Amino acid sequence: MVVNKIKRIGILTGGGDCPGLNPVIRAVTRTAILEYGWEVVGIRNGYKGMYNGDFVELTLDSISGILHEGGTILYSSNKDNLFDYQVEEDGKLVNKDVSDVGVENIRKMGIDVMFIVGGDGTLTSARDFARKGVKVVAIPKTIDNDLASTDTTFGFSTAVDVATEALDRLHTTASSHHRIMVLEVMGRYAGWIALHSGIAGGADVILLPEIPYDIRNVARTIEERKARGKNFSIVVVGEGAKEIGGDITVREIIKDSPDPIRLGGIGIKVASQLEKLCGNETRATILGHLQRGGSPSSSDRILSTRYGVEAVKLAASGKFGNMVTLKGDHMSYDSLENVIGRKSKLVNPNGELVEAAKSMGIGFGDE
Ligand SMILES: Nc1ncnc2c1ncn2[C@@H]1O[C@H](COP(=O)(O)OP(=O)(O)OP(=O)(O)O)[C@@H](O)[C@H]1O
Ligand SMILES: O=P(O)(O)OC[C@H]1O[C@](O)(CO)[C@@H](O)[C@@H]1O
Ligand SMILES: [Mg+2]
Repeated sequence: MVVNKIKRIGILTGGGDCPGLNPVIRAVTRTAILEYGWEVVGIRNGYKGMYNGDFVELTLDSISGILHEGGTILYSSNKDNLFDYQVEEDGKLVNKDVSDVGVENIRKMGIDVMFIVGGDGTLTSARDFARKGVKVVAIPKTIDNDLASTDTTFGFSTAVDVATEALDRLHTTASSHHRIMVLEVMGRYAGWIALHSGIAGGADVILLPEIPYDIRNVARTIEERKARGKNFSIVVVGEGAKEIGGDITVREIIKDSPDPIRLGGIGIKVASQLEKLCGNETRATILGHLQRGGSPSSSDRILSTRYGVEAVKLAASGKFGNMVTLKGDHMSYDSLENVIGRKSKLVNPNGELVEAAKSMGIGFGDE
């Protein structure tokens, strides 16, 4: 019944891009057209395009060949919050709620349901549009894997693969020069990428935002390796890691971003401390946006396809105001109110994966 009421859907991607966005756009578009006969409109540049009316018709032809492509054909933005948007009034820049303009633009385009793909920020706006009566279905994305309500977000597996390959490469050069190599990875306040890549890449020490460290403990782990004849070490640092009693390392503040703090620099700090304490030459590598660019892994292509198909089915059954989720191996959904109301999903310092790593002799700098 509900299905018949939907003729046209819109889709936008918001926040930092991540591998898997194009497969999601493809899955939503194909399922909407092939299974339900709906028309699909892409909204470009996240919420900015909703405000400017930057729309593009998506067809089977126009989304062909994007499954393996990184980035998003619809572009993205981590600014442009329409509920607090900078506009010029009487020659002055002022912040205003212009969300009604966005709602009116999608109404004029005949869009019945909005598919919104993003992280916590994008989905906060998605919830706010749902509160205004827009029919919304949300799809979670972030390499950080920190969104509550869902087990895994797409983009995460690719980021872990990239970080793991970086660790493999750092291993050989570390060994040749008897050096300590420090790799700083992304993740904001969550250590998922650091923990997973650290285990997959055979790191000797993993420093996570969730487990504050003492640099002397890190140095001791490295010295113990030396005593066993291993005169090189690999340390993975999540960008949000901090010393016991210390603060996160902020690289810059981006004033017009709703989430203005950009982390970075902790890897260099840890490397210089370890050089002094251990005496080995030490180098730091900041992996940065390499983790976000490029082709999605096969598992991310599958996950984003599942999310996209499920999101369309959710809309077809009239379940608006929800985000599709992965629970175990099952696709499900949770209300945007719940998702946004919850705290970020962080690594459990006493969880099975951290304990397993510790059993393998990996140091976390806490003991
Ligand atoms: N508190 C908020 N309320 C309403 N909308 C927001 C809020 N924070 C962010 N947004 C909107 O969401 C967009 C993206 O936000 P953000 O940069 O946090 O990315 P994200 O979707 O959380 O993804 P990620 O953090 O993984 O990059 C912003 O451009 C803005 O339009
Ligand atoms: O794209 P920007 O503004 O450099 O943001 C980088 C941040 O976004 C993320 O890539 C995704 O949230 C984080 O891992 C990182 O801290
Ligand atoms: Mg965010």
